[in-house]
Amino acid sequence: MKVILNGCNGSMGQVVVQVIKRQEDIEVVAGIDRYPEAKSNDFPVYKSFSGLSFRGDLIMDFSRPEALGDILKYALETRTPVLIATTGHDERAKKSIEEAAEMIPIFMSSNLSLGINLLIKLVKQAAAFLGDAFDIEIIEKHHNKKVDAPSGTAITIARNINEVFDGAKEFIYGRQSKAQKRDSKEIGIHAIRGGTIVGEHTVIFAGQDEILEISHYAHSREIFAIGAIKAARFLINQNPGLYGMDDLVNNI
Ligand SMILES: NC(=O)C1=CN([C@@H]2O[C@H](COP(=O)(O)OP(=O)(O)OC[C@H]3O[C@@H](n4cnc5c(N)ncnc54)[C@H](OP(=O)(O)O)[C@@H]3O)[C@@H](O)[C@H]2O)C=CC1
Ligand SMILES: O=C(O)C1=N[C@H](C(=O)O)C[C@H](O)C1
Repeated sequence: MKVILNGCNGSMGQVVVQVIKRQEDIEVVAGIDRYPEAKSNDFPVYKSFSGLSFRGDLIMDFSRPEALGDILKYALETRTPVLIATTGHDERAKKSIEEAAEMIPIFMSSNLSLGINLLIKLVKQAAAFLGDAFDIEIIEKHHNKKVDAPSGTAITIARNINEVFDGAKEFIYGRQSKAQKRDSKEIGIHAIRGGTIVGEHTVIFAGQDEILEISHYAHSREIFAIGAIKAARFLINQNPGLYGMDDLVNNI
């Protein structure tokens, strides 16, 4: 499988390059990044998709939400499947992804690790079991180079918990501006940034005299790269549509 890697010079991009080198059935044939010369790669790197004179089997994106327009334009023109791992997209961007997925296969996941996807299932079960009697707060911790906050994963976790409550919960991002008591319909979401923390997510269920915490700790970026490769292998065999980790987990 020939991969075009958008954001190839970033922290994740460089780990993906190394992990792909260990695979036999997949290679990076081109990269796109803002500063193509910033890293030494053994494939050509371009400033934009317009520099590409050949096609790949799949576009993998670990970059910034601002890149989305160019990615979808190229992907739709060339009918290339896209794996979107970048986080921080707004609602408009998500709509354009849904529209593009009517024409090409797109896989989107804010967290490609296996553990977080089990955590999501566990916290939904906990939320259904504990109901409104327990307050729910999510804390995420990441490295000091992360641009978006809160993490895409924290938002995904909150949305999944909210499904259990039929959308009745309200997301509260930090509490500085809220000089009032906590309402039971809130899900608090809090972001910590520091050092080289790869990625940690904890969901706290705080009840009367008891607390349940469910946590996931990413100890390396390789877990995301491995997930991306599994998702890529899955995606290239799909019809147009929007796919996510649930589709992948059901296929392995
Ligand atoms: N889904 C998942 O499992 C995971 C998702 N992520 C997400 O992946 C994204 C990248 O993370 P990370 O590698 O740590 O971030 P980095 O900032 O280290 O890397 C991003 C790279 O993309 C480049 N870039 C910026 N804008 C564009 C653009 N328009 N087109 C092409 N490249 C661009 C950056 O260049 P420059 O530095 O010059 O701006 C940089 O080289 C984030 O959104 C992060 O949340 C991360 C880990 C796992
Ligand atoms: O930026 C990161 O590093 C990560 N971003 C993703 C997110 O925003 O959820 C996933 C992972 O936690 C690492």
